[in-house]
Amino acid sequence: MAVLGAAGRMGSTTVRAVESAPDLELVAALDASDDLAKVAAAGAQVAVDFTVPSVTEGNVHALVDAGVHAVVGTTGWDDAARARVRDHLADRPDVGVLIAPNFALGAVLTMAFAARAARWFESVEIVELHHPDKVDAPSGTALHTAHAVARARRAAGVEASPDATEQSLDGARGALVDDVRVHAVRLRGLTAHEEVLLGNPGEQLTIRHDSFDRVSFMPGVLLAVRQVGSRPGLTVGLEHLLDLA
Ligand SMILES: NC(=O)C1=CN([C@@H]2O[C@H](COP(=O)(O)OP(=O)(O)OC[C@H]3O[C@@H](n4cnc5c(N)ncnc54)[C@H](OP(=O)(O)O)[C@@H]3O)[C@@H](O)[C@H]2O)C=CC1
Ligand SMILES: O=C(O)C1=N[C@H](C(=O)O)C[C@H](O)C1
Repeated sequence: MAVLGAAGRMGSTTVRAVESAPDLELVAALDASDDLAKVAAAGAQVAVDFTVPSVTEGNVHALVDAGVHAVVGTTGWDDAARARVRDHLADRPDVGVLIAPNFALGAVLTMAFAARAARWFESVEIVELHHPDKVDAPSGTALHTAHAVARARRAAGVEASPDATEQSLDGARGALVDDVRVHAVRLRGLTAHEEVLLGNPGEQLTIRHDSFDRVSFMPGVLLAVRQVGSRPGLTVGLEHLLDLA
């Protein structure tokens, strides 16, 4: 297998995890200066992408063309980009692409629990907290969570969270994602954290997940690497591999 973004925080952690896995062999580790053709030339069957939002879609299209299955952790994907990959995969029905905004088991469970709880509360807001070297905001996980929560509330006929605020300063109430407020904190010392706050008269439920170390993502990454070849087409979210969708 191959790792794209191998010199980065997630890429280097993935390289170590693959090297420790007896059933996997790392044949290519690419950084920003490397030609993507190295992946197929090295005989990789699966490539993991932990690069940057500006290049990840192009990488996936090139991998699909080369017949290499892709496991993508890089964030920055929107509906249009995912649709382009889905269209492209129609020409390569043998290839699997899995895009997951978060590979940590606890984060995937947080999203599933939040979606399950969302219909029972009047108010819901999301706070994501990350290290300050992160280039995107809000996090891919917070976007995925907001959409899952909003879908669950719509399906149950629940109204948007009440909010009488007249904002005197732009951004004071965070970003509105699919009717759900999302707030992004960037703080030295943090790794990756998310809180889903659910409120009713007289009570609050907080669902919180903390990744203290990037090793937290590795069991999910390795699970995806092992399964992506038997899941042709596009899969979005690790929940589909964990029976949580
Ligand atoms: N799904 C999940 O569970 C997780 C997802 N992420 C996401 O993963 C992504 C990477 O995060 P992180 O590792 O912290 O970021 P880093 O900035 O540490 O790593 C990104 C790496 O990609 C390299 N790179 C840039 N362009 C290319 C290219 N064309 N080909 C190969 N490598 C390239 C960068 O090189 P250079 O610095 O030289 O430009 C850098 O080494 C982010 O989108 C983040 O949100 C992070 C954690 C968990
Ligand atoms: O950049 C990060 O660090 C992380 N990115 C992902 C995201 O944007 O959701 C996953 C995790 O939160 C760590």
